[in-house]
Amino acid sequence: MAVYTEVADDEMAAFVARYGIGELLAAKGIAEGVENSNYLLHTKQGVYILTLYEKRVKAEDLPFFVALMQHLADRGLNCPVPVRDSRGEALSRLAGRPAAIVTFLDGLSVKRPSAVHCAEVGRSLALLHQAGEGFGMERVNALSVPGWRPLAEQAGADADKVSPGLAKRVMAEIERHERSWPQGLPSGVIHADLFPNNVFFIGDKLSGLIDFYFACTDAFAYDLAICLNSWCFEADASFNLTKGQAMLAGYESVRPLIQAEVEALPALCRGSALRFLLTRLVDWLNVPPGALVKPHDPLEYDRKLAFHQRVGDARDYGLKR
Ligand SMILES: Nc1ncnc2c1ncn2[C@@H]1O[C@H](COP(=O)(O)OP(=O)(O)O)[C@@H](O)[C@H]1O
Ligand SMILES: N[C@@H](CCOP(=O)(O)O)C(=O)O
Repeated sequence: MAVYTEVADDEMAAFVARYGIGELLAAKGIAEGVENSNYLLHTKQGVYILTLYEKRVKAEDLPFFVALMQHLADRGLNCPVPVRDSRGEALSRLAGRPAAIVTFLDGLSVKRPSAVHCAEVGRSLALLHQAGEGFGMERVNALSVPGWRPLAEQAGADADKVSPGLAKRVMAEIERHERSWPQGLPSGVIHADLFPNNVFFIGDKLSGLIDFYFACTDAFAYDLAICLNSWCFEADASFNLTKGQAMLAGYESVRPLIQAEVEALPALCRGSALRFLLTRLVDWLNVPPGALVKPHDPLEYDRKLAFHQRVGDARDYGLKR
């Protein structure tokens, strides 16, 4: 359960009262998530999500996230919309943390995605990339190549306690990407964390996208690589080509990839596996005492990385050209 910051009942009620969303009836810590503290709010007017932003979210980035959700929602994407308080502000502070209330989205995330789900995600990812056009703000991806070495250094030799030889394996990967990371690809707003837990479905139809707190300005194909990693592998770390095909076809039904993106896909998949291996590794080694959180397994991404190391070209992910 990801609740790092507890909020006293009277403090919570006074906070919610400023938003004109009706009297607070109940506030429950949410069991999912690892990054921020999330509460489900029931008020006399409806259901909302309260987020208290924790360690990895920098306060100066919050205006970007809030404006982005509003921009995407205004363009028809079903994502949370920030609720404004009586002064018109979406961002505030609660229990010593930056905080915001956003609208609640209906739908369920899938634990075992099918090829149909993968196709839906591919299509929605491309729609998100298109909807981001014209967004006036930029945010550098803090978790792209320059951010990886500091994470590896933070883990240090303790990485080998998680898996023998991991520290050396990780450093070799970082050096490879520092030398030859794909440049000049089509870029814009990317979600950068569109894992199954951040996508809602009603039946087989994708109904909404949440958790824009890693969103940034980066290569669209890198976002696709993140999704191939998080949606198209089986529990035994084998890549499911049918799911890969479905995701890529779904994406290209909206936004066809250019040749440079096709050629870059293996490096982007390999790099994005490393990125999640690194953040998971650091989190695994640094669970805050008393925090109600279950850290994700870093070795899941070590196994995915091993697959990418054997890949020849984008056809190995299911691209049919
Ligand atoms: N706008 C929303 N509508 C419905 N449920 C939400 C919304 N935002 C978050 N949640 C719920 O809270 C959980 C954690 O949210 P998430 O943003 O993924 O947390 P974190 O960024 O801390 O990992 C989600 O899995 C979902 O169940
Ligand atoms: N998706 C990341 C962790 C971030 O968690 P989220 O709940 O904010 O999506 C991972 O799986 O490592």
